[in-house]
Order: sequence, then C-alpha cells, then structure tokens
Amino acid sequence: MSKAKQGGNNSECIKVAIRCRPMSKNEIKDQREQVVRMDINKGEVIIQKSSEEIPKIFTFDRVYDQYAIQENIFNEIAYPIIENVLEGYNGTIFAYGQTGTGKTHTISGLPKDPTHKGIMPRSFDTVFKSIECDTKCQYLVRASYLEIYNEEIRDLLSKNGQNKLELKEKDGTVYVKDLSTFVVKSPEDMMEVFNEGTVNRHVRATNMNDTSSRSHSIFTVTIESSQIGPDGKSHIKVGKLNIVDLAGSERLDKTGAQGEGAKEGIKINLSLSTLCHVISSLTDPKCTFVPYRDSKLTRLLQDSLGGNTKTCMIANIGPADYNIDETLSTLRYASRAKNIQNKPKINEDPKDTMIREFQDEISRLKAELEQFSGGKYNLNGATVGPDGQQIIEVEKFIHVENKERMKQMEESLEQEKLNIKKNFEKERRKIQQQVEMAEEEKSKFLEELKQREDQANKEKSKQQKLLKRIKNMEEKLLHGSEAMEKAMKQEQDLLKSKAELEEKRILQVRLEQELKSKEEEKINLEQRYSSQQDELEGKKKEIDKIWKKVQMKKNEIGDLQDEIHREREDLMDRIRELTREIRQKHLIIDQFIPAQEYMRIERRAEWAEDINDWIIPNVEFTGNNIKIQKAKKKEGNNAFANNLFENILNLEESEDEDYEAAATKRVNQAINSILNEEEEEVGLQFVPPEKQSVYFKYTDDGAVREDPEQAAKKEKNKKKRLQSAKRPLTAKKKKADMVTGDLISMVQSMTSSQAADKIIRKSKQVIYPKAQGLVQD
Ligand SMILES: Nc1ncnc2c1ncn2[C@@H]1O[C@H](COP(=O)(O)OP(=O)(O)OP(=O)(O)O)[C@@H](O)[C@H]1O
Repeated sequence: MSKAKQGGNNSECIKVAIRCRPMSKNEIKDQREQVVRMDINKGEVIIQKSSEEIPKIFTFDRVYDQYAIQENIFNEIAYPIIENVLEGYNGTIFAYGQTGTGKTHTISGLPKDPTHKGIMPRSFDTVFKSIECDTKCQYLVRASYLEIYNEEIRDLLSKNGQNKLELKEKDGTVYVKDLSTFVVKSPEDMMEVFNEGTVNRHVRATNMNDTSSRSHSIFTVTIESSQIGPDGKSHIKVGKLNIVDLAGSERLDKTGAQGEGAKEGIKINLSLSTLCHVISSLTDPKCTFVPYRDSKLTRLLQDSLGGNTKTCMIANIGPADYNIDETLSTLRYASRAKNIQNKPKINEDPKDTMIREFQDEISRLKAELEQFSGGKYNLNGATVGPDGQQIIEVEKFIHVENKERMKQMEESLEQEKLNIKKNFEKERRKIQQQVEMAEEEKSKFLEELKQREDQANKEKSKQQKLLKRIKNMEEKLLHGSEAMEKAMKQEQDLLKSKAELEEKRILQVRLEQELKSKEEEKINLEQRYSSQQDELEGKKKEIDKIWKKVQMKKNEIGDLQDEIHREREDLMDRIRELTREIRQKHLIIDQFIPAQEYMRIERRAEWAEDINDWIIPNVEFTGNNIKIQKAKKKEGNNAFANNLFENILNLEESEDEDYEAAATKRVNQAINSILNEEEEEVGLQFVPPEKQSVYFKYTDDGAVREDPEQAAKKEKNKKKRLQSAKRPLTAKKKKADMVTGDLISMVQSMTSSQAADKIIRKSKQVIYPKAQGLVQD
C-alpha cells in the first residue's frame, strides 16, 4: 500500500492533545514522585525525574493537566470536529495511552454527571442541538458500536455479539460487514444505544485499573443531510464521526494479568504496536509502505491516519515516576503523530445513502396513498400552478404543512371509518325491516352488505397504515425549527468565538516567546566582546548550552534504546506465542490428517486478502463432501455424527492409563470405525488410518497393534502419573479442552462443512460438558 501523499492545498496535520490525570489514591499512598509538569500556554509537557536531570520537553497543539475540566476538553478538541462532521466531513477522535491513564474517563466519563461527562455524551447533545437549529436541511442520524477484542471484530449492539465480523473493502473504503446500525432521533436515543453496547464491552480488573478496557471500541455516528440546492434538486452530504476508546498498552508484570488476561494483554500490545508502526511509517519520509493491514485496528483507522478524515488524538499519561517509561513512549508516538498529514474532504452526493432511500420510500408511500384516495390526500407538497406545471415548495414548508395535513388526514380517516359504520348500519336496518322480502333474499343482501362494509373498512385501515408508516419514517428525518435556530446560532457563535479566542491567545503567547528567544539569540550574536574575559564568558555560556543539548540527545538515545529493547522483548513474546500455536497445529495435522489429504488441502488453499486469512474455495463441492451429503440424505442420517460421538462419549479416565493417550486412542478408533463404515457405504477414498495415529500401527497381517515406541512412552507416562498422585484439575481440564478442540479441527478438515457443523454443535451440547464432567469427577 502506498503511503498517503504529503503536502498539498487541503491537507492538514492531525491535532494532538495530551492529558495528564491526577495522582491516583494508590500512587499517593505509595508516596510516588510526580515527574510530569505542563506549561499550558506553551503547550509543553516537561518530564523530569530529579532536579539534577535535564528535563525532556515535548510540544503539542494542546496540553491538559490534572485540573483540566471535561467541558473545556470537549469544547476545544471535539467540538470543532463535530461541526465539520455536520458539514459532511469524516471526523475521528481517539484516546491513546498506557492502561489506567484516563482514556475511558476522557471519552465517556460519567455520562449522567453534567460536570464529569466525557466527549461521547457531549457530542450526542451537540449533534442534535445543531440539527435542531438548522431549518435548511433534513437529517438522518444513525449509530453503530463495535469492539476489537483479541483481534476479532464484535458487534456490541447485536444479540449475537459473540459473532466475529469481517472487514471488507469497497471503492477504497474499509467497512465491517453485517454491523448493526440504529437510526436515532435524539441524544437520549443515542445514549441508550451507547449504554447498551458498553454493557457488552470486555472489561476486567487489573492491578493498574479496576475497570480496564480489554478491547478497542469504536462508536460511529453517521450523519446524512439533504438540502435543496439552487437547481431545485436535493443534495446529500454524509459525515461520519468515529469516537475511539483504545485499550491501554500494558506491561504484564505491572498489570499482574494471567491466563486470559495475559493473552488479552499480548493482543492489545500487538495491535497498539502496529498502530505505532503505522504512525512511524506515515511520518518517515523514507518509508514508502504503511502496514495498515497488520491489524484490524489500523485497517479500521486507515482513513483517519493519512486519509480523508479530520482527526484528533488525545494521548493520556499518568504523572507518577514508576510509569515514566510508558509516559515517554506515549509522548514520543504522540509527537510523531502530529506530523501525519490528512486530506479531509466533504462527502458529497455519495451512492447508497439511507436518507435518499427514506425520501424515495416516503414519496412512494404518499403516491400510493394518493391513488387510494383518488387524489384526495396529496402529501407530496407539490401543488399545481395555473399553467398546469408543478411548483416544488421549499422543504421546510413541506414539512410543516405535511405535519398539519397528516394530522387532519388521520382525523378525517377516523371520521370516515365511523361514517362507514353508521351508513352500513342504516342499510342493514332497512333490509331487515322489509316485510315483503323473503328470508333467504334478506340474508343474501345482508351478506353482500357485510362484504362491502368489510371491503370499505379494509381500505380505510390500509390508508391508516400507510399514513402511520409515512409518519414513522418522516419522524426519523430530522429538521430544525426556526424558533430554535436563532437562539442556537447565538450559542454556537459564542462557543466558536470562545474557542477561537483561546486559540489566538495561545498562539500569541507562543509567538511572543519565540520572538523573545530570537531576540536573545540576536543580541548574543551581535554582542561585541569588550575584553578577552567577556569573550571567554560568552563562549563558556555557548558551550554550556551546546553541552546541555548534547546531554539531552544522549538521554534521548538511551531512552530510545530502552524502548527498542522493550519492543524487542514484546516481539519475542509474540514470536514465542506464535511458535507454540504453530507447533500445536502441526501436532494436530501430523496426528489426524493423512499426508495425501494434507498436500491436497495445501494445494487448494488460497490467501483471501479481504479477510486476511487462508480459505479453501468451494469446499462444499469437493468430492467426499458431496458423497457424504448424498449418503446422509439416503440415510436421513444423524447416525454419522451420533455414532462418532457415542463412541467418544464412552471416554473414561482410568487410573492406570495415560489420559491423553487413552483419549486419542478412543478418538482414533471412533473415527476409524466411522470412516470405515462410510467408506464401505459410499466408497470414500481415505488414506489408511495408520497415518492418522501415532499410537497404533497396521501390521502385515492387517491387525492393529500397539506401536512399541508408543507403548514405552505410555509406560513412562504412567510412572509420571503415579508420581504426581493428584494432577491439578486445571491440567485435566486443559487436556479435555485440547481433545475436544482437536477433534473439532479434525472433523472440520475431514468432513463436509454441514457434517462438521452438526458434529461441532453436538460436541458443544454433549461432549464438551461430558469432558468437563470427567474432569470434575
Ligand atoms: N482526569 C481524571 N480525573 C479524575 N480521575 C481520573 C482522570 N483520569 C482517569 N481517572 C480515573 O482513573 C481511573 C482509570 O481511568 P480509565 O479507566 O479512564 O483509564 P483507561 O486509560 O481507560 O484504562 P484502560 O486502558 O485500562 O481501560 C478511573 O478510576 C478514572 O475515574
């Protein structure tokens, strides 16, 4: 992938702000030193361990110390981006930093507390307030919420949140297939969506944070707006706001994470290090490749980093000395991120917008309603001029007029329904009163009358339903009201001018400081030394200055070396983990997959770029799958799966046998017997089963005998087992998990996908609990 081009007219740098949280209770209790200082006016973060040490200074667009309030952070950082999103730009706000430094506090805060609510709830309020004061446009707002947990994308708003979703690419844009989105009409709606998703997010207590986010979350608000242009046509703009709360980078020794927690930590660090590589590549002029594809997070943030989005990064840090390495690392990456150039652009009249679909559907429903009522109900807002031409009215009038007209129509339809009832009642009575009419004829007329009445009622109900649908859809399309417009406009202008004023003030302070230091330099240069002694003093001062710089650079080099060392350690951990995984997979392949089948699978496997994984194309049409399916149809057979599992269910742990060997033996026997049955029945061509087992061998006379090597191994295992009289339950559980896990992989690779699904389902319902049960016993 080529690197985003830098420079150009409409390109702009990512805005970077730093926020340092206050000392935590534990840090105060442990009497930790505060090593972070901030100069808010200069936008500087100063890190100094002791007064003897040369301070490390970093400069950013904005810096916020422990006293910063949520409202100011929102107004200065997030508000400008939301304004842009309403104009049709894409915007991203993301929080980055070490675990426990306040990312979630900054992004969500305490949503119900007016002082402590974070960027997210404030953004919801602002979006709808802005819409309320815009009478020119019609808006449709929707929200989605996902998390990336252990490198898998999960929909936080879906009932099947456990389902992994896939990343896809269309017209150069990366999106998540099948992600749920909800149309929302108010900040309360949006908050409900957010709360629902947050409950589903992975959170865990660690030594560093009681509520540590174990996943990266992305909340996306899509705002589609439609406005009638001077050409009389409606023009659509689509802005997308991504609010990203990243999981924090962590050192496993500090978080004390173990088991699942440690695994999560490794994955979190891995995707964050890919994010850092992307940042480094984008800001290194020599680098021509950006590794977006190395993690799901960077693929999803591709447009926000070096793409067409207005992006703001908030880097969170802690103030205490024992986190200094992590703080410096965060500051370094944040400092690099300042140089990433994006090229934001307004998304005008894109294809496939939901607002266009809504508008078209409403028009269609209205036309249908009109047809029904024979032109009596015209809701399209179009009136016929004297020359017979249609005059299109401005949208806001249509809306107001429509609302009133809809209300009238609802009332009139209700009235008409009552009238129908009355009229038919009258007719019915008339028929019944006719004495000269025969009973048979009367009931025929009454039946006809009933049918007519039903028909008329049906039509009215259909019209009412259509009206209800139109009303429902129109309610989702949001408009501003003129009464709100003025008041809101003033409030917005005030906020804007406040933000601009603050920006100008900071700029002025920075320029003044720059000027001062330039003047000092100039004076120094112009200084005429009156004597040799003065010259000596001057030169000494200069040397001191240069020496300080040299020391700073030296320190910097030392820090960088430490960081590289840490990164290398992390990578080594990752390599070790991958090696373990690969070895386990090889073990399964060697033991359960016949060599020929393995080669065949390898030949057929293709790398799928879009899902970043290997696939077997058209696996459902492979020879054996079709044969198996045919055989199953013939037998209506669950027997294949059942038989296999009944055999495996008989697994029992005996005291004098190696558990794993016994399990594997039973699995192999079960599989072999089933495969042999299948082979006879449908002529399957499997490689002889001796290749599938390391414990058993086929002898010349065709009998299955135990392999002497394996018998010796078994004996050794038995001794080991006797030595450790009581094996810990967890070890047994792991083995049970392994056997069921291996079985699933094996079955998947040997049978049709439907058969595999069935077997896996069965394994989850029956075998797994049984295996766990064995362990508990
Ligand atoms: N600026 C702040 N003012 C007051 N309390 C804060 C601030 N920042 C963070 N905290 C508190 O510190 C704790 C950790 O914060 P938070 O959960 O937001 O960290 P995080 O960076 O999201 O951590 P993780 O990466 O583990 O999810 C919380 O109890 C939070 O309330």
